[in-house]
Amino acid sequence: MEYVVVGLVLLGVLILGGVGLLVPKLRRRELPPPPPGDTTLLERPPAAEAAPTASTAPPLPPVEVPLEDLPPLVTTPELDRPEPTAGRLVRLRARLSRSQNALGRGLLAVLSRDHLDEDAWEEIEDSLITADVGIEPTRVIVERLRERVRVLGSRTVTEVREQLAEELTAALDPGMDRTLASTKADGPAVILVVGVNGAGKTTTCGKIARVLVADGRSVVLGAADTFRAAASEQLATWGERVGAETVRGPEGADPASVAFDAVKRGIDTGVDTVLIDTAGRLQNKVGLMDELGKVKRVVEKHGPVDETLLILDATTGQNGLEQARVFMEAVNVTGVVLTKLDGTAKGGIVIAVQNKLGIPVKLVGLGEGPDDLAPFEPKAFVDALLDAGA
Ligand SMILES: Nc1nc2c(ncn2[C@@H]2O[C@H](COP(=O)(O)OP(=O)(O)OP(=O)(O)O)[C@@H](O)[C@H]2O)c(=O)[nH]1
Repeated sequence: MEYVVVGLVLLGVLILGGVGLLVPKLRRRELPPPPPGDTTLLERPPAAEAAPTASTAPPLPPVEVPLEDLPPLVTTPELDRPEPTAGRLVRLRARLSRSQNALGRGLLAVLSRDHLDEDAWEEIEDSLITADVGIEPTRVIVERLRERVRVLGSRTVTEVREQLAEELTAALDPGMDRTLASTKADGPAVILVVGVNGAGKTTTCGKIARVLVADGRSVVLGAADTFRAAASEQLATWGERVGAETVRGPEGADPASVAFDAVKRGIDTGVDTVLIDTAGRLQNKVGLMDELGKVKRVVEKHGPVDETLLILDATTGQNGLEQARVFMEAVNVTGVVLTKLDGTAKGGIVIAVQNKLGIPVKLVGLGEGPDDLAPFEPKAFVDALLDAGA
């Protein structure tokens, strides 16, 4: 009996020992593989040559490091390097065609018909009006296209599509000067940014600062939207990322005085451009006009404003045109920035804006990313507009 008990105890010990040996193996196998690109395992020295650990290594003698060789206690944050601006519209084209392809596909379907009869021309007209091209520009575009198709006897989809693209591009007046007045010989160029709240003014100011920095300009930002406390904070953050100083005033400060100080700072520091963000309350048209007029007058004590950019939200469609008029009465708008074109299937608004206001669209916003603002190029834009999204 004693033998049996001893035998059982030994058997138990053997089983437990076996499990003990097995479990670590199983656990090791359960370890997840290293993430791709993780080379730490490869870099680890083989066991035999492993570096001595703190507990086994002899104490190292103290090393004297000259003070100037030590890293600075306060490190300057690394600045963003904004994307180059050349060809941005082409790079962002997918954003545009994604939202426009309803127009592209619709037109392609009509143009593919064997014969462009009266109904077909009406459908083309409807497609353009639905895309917010505007009634008058659509009428002119379709009339000219019909004439060309008749005279040239165009037959294939490709031919007619190309001619339509040419007409749409012509409606965007490709000869217009779309350069930003961002430098001048005697001191910084001053750019005033205006528009209703929510149109994307502050964001666009930040993006424009990046466009300018990408093109080698130095910038001071003026946070003259003192109405919304977070706006100046937001602008300063955009500035910090590209090393542009932001001049701010206390909440509720006189916007004109902040704008004045910003231009003064720009002159004192010798930057190329001063970019001024303003508030845009449209609830009170007279108040807004007075305020913007005053900002402009006060800034002009330093010299003329070189560019006044109106920020319009493309998703507001034809309503945006009404807003635009109010601003045009208050200040001399010299260029339009159409934001949120990535969020609308009505990209034709660009044509309507230029046609109605007679002011060039200079930049277009195609997303919320910091570099999603592109210099506007009529031909590349029309190509994207007509992209069938294939
Ligand atoms: N999708 C998209 N969103 C944009 C674009 N431009 C701006 N936005 C967004 O629009 C919103 C409003 O932008 P803001 O810059 O705060 O607008 P604002 O005109 O300065 O507004 P106020 O300071 O209140 O006057 C933000 O969420 C932006 O990210 C764009 O091109 N595309």
